[in-house]
Amino acid sequence: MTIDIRSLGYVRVASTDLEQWRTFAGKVLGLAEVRGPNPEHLYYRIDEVSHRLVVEPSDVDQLICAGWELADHRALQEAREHLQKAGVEFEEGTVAEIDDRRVQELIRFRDPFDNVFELYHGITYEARPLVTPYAATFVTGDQGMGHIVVPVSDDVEALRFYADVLGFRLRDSMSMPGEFVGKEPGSKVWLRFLGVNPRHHSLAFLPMPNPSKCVHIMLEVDELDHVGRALERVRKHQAPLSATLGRHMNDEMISFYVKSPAGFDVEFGTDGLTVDDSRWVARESTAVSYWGHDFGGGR
Ligand SMILES: Cc1ccc(O)c(O)c1CC[C@@H]1C(=O)CC[C@]2(C)C(=O)CC[C@@H]12
Ligand SMILES: [Fe+2]
Repeated sequence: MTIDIRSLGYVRVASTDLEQWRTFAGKVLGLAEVRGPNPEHLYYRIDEVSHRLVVEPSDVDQLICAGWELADHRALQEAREHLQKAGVEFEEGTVAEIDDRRVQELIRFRDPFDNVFELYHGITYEARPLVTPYAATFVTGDQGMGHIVVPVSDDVEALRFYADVLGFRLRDSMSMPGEFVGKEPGSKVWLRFLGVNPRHHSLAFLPMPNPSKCVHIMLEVDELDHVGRALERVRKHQAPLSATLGRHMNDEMISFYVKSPAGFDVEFGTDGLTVDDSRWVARESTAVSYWGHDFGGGR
């Protein structure tokens, strides 16, 4: 028995400057700003779900939490029992939190590294068809919102927690030299890529602390032209490019990375690999990318 997480559902971000996020999310990424329950928050739609990205005013710029979708009340009830048995403390969402997220029910807990996760079911979806500002279609559905990469301080404990406690399935591993993250020369640290649906990975972790509490989130569009157009908007708005266009080895995604106002990156890509659990075997990739992805920003 484990938790039956179906997909990455939403991401919430704290911001000291909502106008900066409005430009970044709307004009650079091309997400559709919509009205939501709280007039102080920014809400963004990328599909039929009422909102996937929420930006809250704050005195810090960082990730607040990632929301993971479960099938229904029974699945959430089983998750509560499972977390309790595993010794993971959780809290119930308040009425105000449930209203703001437009879900039926939610619980919140922290991983061993203080990353905040929510589990929910019953999110609302809209009748009105979505037209995003630059007419991009985002790849969601069974594959969820995209993926998130979180910072951890212990890659062994992280894999135990996400795979054995939360039920994520290991899809790929990649090692990095330990000195890259301040460990002794000659040692290895592991990046792990885990999935819960056909998307190659919905969650990955990097064993390196990050003040924005997130390494990146990834959003996928259905056509390469939308990635190219987004890259042009990055230049137009002089948003800081963190990595040039490239194709990843493990999920074969063509993407670039741009720094968000929260300090973490947004990976914007297309053509990601989908996997079938009855046939997939976990692998170890030997490079970040087949080509491109210069994390020097191409300068
Ligand atoms: C290696 C890889 C495969 C698939 C992905 O979707 C993906 O984001 C990555 C890159 C992960 C990672 C990162 O995001 C931050 C900067 C990192 C640590 C590097 O410098 C190499 C790998 C990079
Ligand atoms: Fe990624």
